[in-house]
Amino acid sequence: MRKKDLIGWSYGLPFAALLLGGVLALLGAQMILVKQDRERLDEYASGLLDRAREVAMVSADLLALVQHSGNVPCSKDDIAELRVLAFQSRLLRDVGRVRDGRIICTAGWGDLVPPVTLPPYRLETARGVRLWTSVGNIVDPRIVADMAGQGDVIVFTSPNAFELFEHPPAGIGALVTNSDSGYVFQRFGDVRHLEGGKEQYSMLGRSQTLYQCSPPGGVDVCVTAGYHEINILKRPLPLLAGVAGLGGLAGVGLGLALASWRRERHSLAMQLRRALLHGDLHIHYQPLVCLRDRRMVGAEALARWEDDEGEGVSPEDFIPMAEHMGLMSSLTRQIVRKALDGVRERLVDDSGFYISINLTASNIADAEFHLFLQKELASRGISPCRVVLEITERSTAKHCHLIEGIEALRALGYRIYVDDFGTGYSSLSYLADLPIDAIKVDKMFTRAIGSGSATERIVEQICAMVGPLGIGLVVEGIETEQQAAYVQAIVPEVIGQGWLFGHPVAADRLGETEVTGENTCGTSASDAPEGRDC
Ligand SMILES: Nc1nc2c(ncn2[C@@H]2O[C@@H]3COP(=O)(O)O[C@H]4[C@@H](O)[C@H](n5cnc6c(=O)[nH]c(N)nc65)O[C@@H]4COP(=O)(O)O[C@H]3[C@H]2O)c(=O)[nH]1
Repeated sequence: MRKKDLIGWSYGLPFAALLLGGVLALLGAQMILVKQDRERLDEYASGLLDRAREVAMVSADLLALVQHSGNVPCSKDDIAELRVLAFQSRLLRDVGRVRDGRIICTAGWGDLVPPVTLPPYRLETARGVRLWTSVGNIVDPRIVADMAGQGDVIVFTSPNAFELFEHPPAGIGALVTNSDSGYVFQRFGDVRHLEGGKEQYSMLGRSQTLYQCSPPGGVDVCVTAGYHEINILKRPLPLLAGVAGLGGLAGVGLGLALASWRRERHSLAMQLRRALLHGDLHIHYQPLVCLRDRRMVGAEALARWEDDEGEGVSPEDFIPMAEHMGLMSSLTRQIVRKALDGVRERLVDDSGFYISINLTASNIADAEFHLFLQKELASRGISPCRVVLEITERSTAKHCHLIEGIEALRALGYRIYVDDFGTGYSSLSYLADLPIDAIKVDKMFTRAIGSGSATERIVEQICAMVGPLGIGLVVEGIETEQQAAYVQAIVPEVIGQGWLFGHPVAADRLGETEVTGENTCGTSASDAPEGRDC
């Protein structure tokens, strides 16, 4: 991701998050509101259904009881019995006797003279119970009654039976019906929006309907109850502002956290960590050429890495970064494995071709790393004599700690070269102390060849020094024939590395730069230190 895009993200995201947070908070509040109202609706409807079932069951029981009482209808004993039963009932107000479609007596009114003519019933249930709803002018014009009759008995529902449900919570309406014909026994609140028997629910929905029936086999009652206006936007403005504001703030917080997470995720350091984890580093190989016969005697393994955008990052940048992040051990191990794999075939043939791998001072001093190297080489059948380990002069500043490591590695057959020679401050002193096999002259000196400068004279001195010290010489950064001829004139068996012989390339392109012939240079696999088994 480009820097500009990241900045866009960093600033744009919190603003978007502010808006989104506000909207989401309102949506969340609407969902909470719907859920709360749904719970309230459920509670109301369940209570109402229980009460309707109770009324129906009590009525059915009383109708059966009176029919089988054995009393002579409206006799003194019968009316006394009816009074006791009516008195004991919480949900029924009166019970009476019917003959020829007329009420002839009730517990409350005694003998009715003349008898009260019943209007046609509204519904007859499967069990033969006849039902009347809201019948006016029964005995007295002020009375409106719900009644149920069976045989010659009739019961009057108490006007208080549904008292608790007469004033439902604001917005709720309910119908008590039977299940098949939708016959309405009772109505509560505003029922205009209720379509009998249709359940309707959604998390954000503005109207909700709930439909519940009594279990099959018993009395047949159902309740349809619903809300028709659940809308957060109709709540008081300060509440809305508070909810949206809090949501917006939470959104901004989240947005900032996300932006910083993205920045972090896209930072080069994070990308490098991920690349190491996924094994995304790869190797390019640069030919090491014997200047005398221009034969490629080996190659230096150079780490390559492309960031998330596919742009190559220089090892001069990511190697110090990995060092700083404490990742060098895992980076070097990954490089070693890949470097060996890439040119394994050349390393096991009998050409003497060697691979030169860059290490850190801590790798050299680490006995576990030595074991790792041994294991990796053994598993590929590669001899340590075919591996050169380069340490930079800068890292050799702590050379007192390195001597042991270098000696151990050399004893195993590896050759140790000092890289970037001449760029550090202690070059000459450690040259005497460290048991190394060769030095690699840094390209800044090579560049000075032909300039007649003081630096050019230093190159001459460095080249002249290796003979008496008995160590090999590799010269980096050779770009011209003039530079090649200059160093070869001083050290005939010098090894050269540079664009003149080939750029660093992938393993499969390394052969393109190869020059065949006898190796007539000193620093080759066959030139291992004395006493070593190569
Ligand atoms: N101008 C010029 N440059 C040339 C020429 N020939 C080669 N070079 C460049 O010089 C560098 C030589 O590698 P180095 O001295 O080991 O210097 C290396 C080495 O110190 C470090 N490095 C690279 N790979 C690794 C690795 O796997 N591990 C460690 N620890 N360091 C590595 O990064 C440094 C830079 O590597 P690169 O960017 O690949 O740069 C390479 C190479 O591409 C030339 O003719 N002219």
